Amino acid sequence: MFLHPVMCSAVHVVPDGAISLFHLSPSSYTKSSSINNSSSLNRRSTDGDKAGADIESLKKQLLIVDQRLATLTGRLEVLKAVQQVLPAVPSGTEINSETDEPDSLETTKDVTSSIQSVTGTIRQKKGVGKITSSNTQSANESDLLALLQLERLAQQASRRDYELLRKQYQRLKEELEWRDSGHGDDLGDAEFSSELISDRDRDSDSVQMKPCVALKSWTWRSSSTVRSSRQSAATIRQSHRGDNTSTCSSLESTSLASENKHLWNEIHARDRIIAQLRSTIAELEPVTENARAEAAQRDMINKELDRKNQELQMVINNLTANIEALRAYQLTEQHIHDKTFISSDDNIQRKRTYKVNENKEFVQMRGMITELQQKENEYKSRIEQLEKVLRQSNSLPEVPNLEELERHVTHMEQELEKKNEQLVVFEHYVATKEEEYSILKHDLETIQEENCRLKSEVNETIYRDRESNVEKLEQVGRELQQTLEANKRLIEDINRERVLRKKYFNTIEDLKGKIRVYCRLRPLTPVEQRIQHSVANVIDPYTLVINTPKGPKEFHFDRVFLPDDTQETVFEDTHTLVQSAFDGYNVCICAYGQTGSGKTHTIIGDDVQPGLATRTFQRIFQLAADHHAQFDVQVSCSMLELYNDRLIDLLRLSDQAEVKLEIKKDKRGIVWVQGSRISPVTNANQLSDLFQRGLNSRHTGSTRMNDRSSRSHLIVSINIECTSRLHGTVNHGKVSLLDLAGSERFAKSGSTGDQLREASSINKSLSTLGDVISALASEQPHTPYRNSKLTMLMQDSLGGNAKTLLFVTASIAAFNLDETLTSLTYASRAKAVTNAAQKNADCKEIARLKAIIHKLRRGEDDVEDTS
Ligand SMILES: Nc1ncnc2c1ncn2[C@@H]1O[C@H](COP(=O)(O)OP(=O)(O)OP(=O)(O)O)[C@@H](O)[C@H]1O
Repeated sequence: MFLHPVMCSAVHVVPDGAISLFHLSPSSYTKSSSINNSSSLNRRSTDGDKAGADIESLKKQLLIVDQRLATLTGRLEVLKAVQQVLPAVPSGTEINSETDEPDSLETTKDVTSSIQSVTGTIRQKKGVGKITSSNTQSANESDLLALLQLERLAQQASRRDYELLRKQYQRLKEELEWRDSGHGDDLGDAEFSSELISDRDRDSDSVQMKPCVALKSWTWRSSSTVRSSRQSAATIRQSHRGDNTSTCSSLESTSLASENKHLWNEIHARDRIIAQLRSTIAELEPVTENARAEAAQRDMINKELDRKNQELQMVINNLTANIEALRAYQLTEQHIHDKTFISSDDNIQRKRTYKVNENKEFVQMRGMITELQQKENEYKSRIEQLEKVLRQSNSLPEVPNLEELERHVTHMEQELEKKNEQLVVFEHYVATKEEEYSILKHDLETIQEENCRLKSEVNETIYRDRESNVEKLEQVGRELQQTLEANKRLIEDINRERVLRKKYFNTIEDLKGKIRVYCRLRPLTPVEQRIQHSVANVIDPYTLVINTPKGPKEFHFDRVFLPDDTQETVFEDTHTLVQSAFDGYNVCICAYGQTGSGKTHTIIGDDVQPGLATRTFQRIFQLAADHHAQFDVQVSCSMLELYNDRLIDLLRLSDQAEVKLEIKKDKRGIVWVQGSRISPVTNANQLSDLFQRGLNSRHTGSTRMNDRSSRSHLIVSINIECTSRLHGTVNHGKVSLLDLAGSERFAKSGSTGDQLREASSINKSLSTLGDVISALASEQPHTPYRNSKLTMLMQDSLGGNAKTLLFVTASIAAFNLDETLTSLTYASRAKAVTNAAQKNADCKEIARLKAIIHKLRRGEDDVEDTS
């Protein structure tokens, strides 16, 4: 009976119960091992395959051992049955199965004698093995005993074999479990063998013994048993030579020996096979590695092919989408074309764009086809290379992955075929697209022709329309120009009217006796320009807006002079008042404001830019000259200074004794200073010189706010007496020019000592002036003129018998915002003040009598009328 073909051995049970183990020939075993090994190597392509192969091998060995064990168990059963029918071994002749094997004839005899009596029983009960088969009536008892002894020996050997096999079985089972649990994968064959050999040397019965060694050990035991059996048999044969009945037992013994020899040979053959397998494995390892690397490379190629395939698929998708878009566009165009023949530049542009896009797409498609062909060539060459490698691999002995490689190549070829098919489809698609392109091109040409025709029509229409439109436009332009000019004239008229209205309003206000208030803004100094900004915004000649942190604040004046307005400009609005003085009115021109804001500049000026005073002087004498035929004009001048609340006559001669100056007011309300020197002048230069002399005596000083600060109030009075040559009437006019000292903040002006005292006096007098203005503006019953000499001096100018022009000067620098706001607020309030100016005129008789009185006062004798 043969077991599985891959088994290296088979168990043959002879019909009479004897067991014979034999082996396949080494060559056949090698072949089957080679096949098995080949499959094993294939499995080893992965790391787990090795362990799997080992487990398989162990399982097979286990199966063999199992079967052998079963056989031996059966054999043991037979022997047990024999033993049962055998007589009991006498005491003292017990045999130690391990050490004292009864292989001597004496021992055999002892045993034989004790069992002699039961021989017949054995014959009757059962024929066991070849002992009974060869039994003859002529065999003597000694032969029988020898035979029984041999049977016992065989039994003992079988027991030992059984034990060994049981242990081997147990060990193999553990080994299998151990490997199933995933251990021992790393255990090398060489290590394994050496361990087995050392185990054999240590203890052949150890449960740790490995299969091969166990088998060898078992074989060795068997062989030693066989040897001892053989020796026993030889001894028996020698002792019973010539005895025919011993022949049979000798033959049996020989059979066991030959069986053991077979086993021994089988072990050697297995060892050789194992060695061969190991060397084969060692040879095939690099081939396996190569095959693995090749497989990895092919995997990469496969991935690359997949990626390319995806790219191709995307390209195909894009192209399909483009075709759909083109078709849709074509349909839309057709629809538009059918519906209307209105063409425009947009259509042409769209077509051109489409054409350009289409050309681009075809260029892209061609590029992709070329790319694909290149890829195909690359893949072909790559496949050739791989086939070459494959052929080389095929030439190697026992390449385990050959079939796989071939399968892979086949797969690759199939892929290539698929790609080729795709390429053919794609080429077909491109051909279709080219056809569509030619159709669309034709359509485009048709549309372009249509478009050209429509365009020329449109151009003609446009040209015709343009002609008429140009005429219309010219007409509209002319009308627009006329409208603009009319508008401009209207604006000019409005401005003129507004100025006139203001002028008339001022005149009315003058007639009413209102104080005229002018505002003059000082330009920023170079230093201020660097670090300051302007807070003033002049809306029109009458409106000033000051930007404060709380918001813009608006002020209205009779006139606002800008920082760059010249002295001439300022005087233009003033000279009419000079005329009023000729008409017999008291005129007061006063400058009020913060220190350094331009009061002195406005009233006095300098040689280059003379102020109002000098210009007034010139104007008086010009008017006198102009009216010389009608009027005899007498001009005199007084010049006072109010310094530290003390009046000083600036025209007093140096050799003249200082007299007490007292402020007086006549019954007409005209203020005059008793004791002051009144100097007659006959021309403008004489007056200017006198004025200049008086200025030289004025108190000035340098402060932080002004290099040449006026530390006093200046009052210049020019008396004009006009006597009509025709009627003898006399007009007494007076022009008062007041350059007030500026209000100042001590911290800013940096005044100390005398200057501090001066500033304190100045501020106090200006404060009383403010009180007077407030009282007058609010029309209070009492006006506090007598609170200071300044207000007493200005009594006929503010709310009195005078035409007053108040200049409020202000700085536009943000630094002076507070002072500017204060000055402007006071000036605005002053606007509400009304004067009651009356003409100072006497009739001819009164004038004659006054002249006589005047002469008498001077001590003249001739008091008769000379006029
Ligand atoms: N409108 C202006 N254009 C050009 N320069 C001006 C103008 N106003 C004032 N100034 C210059 O500013 C400086 C100070 O002016 P001014 O002396 O007239 O101030 P003030 O008000 O009289 O000062 P104070 O009260 O201290 O006498 C002068 O140098 C003057 O020339």
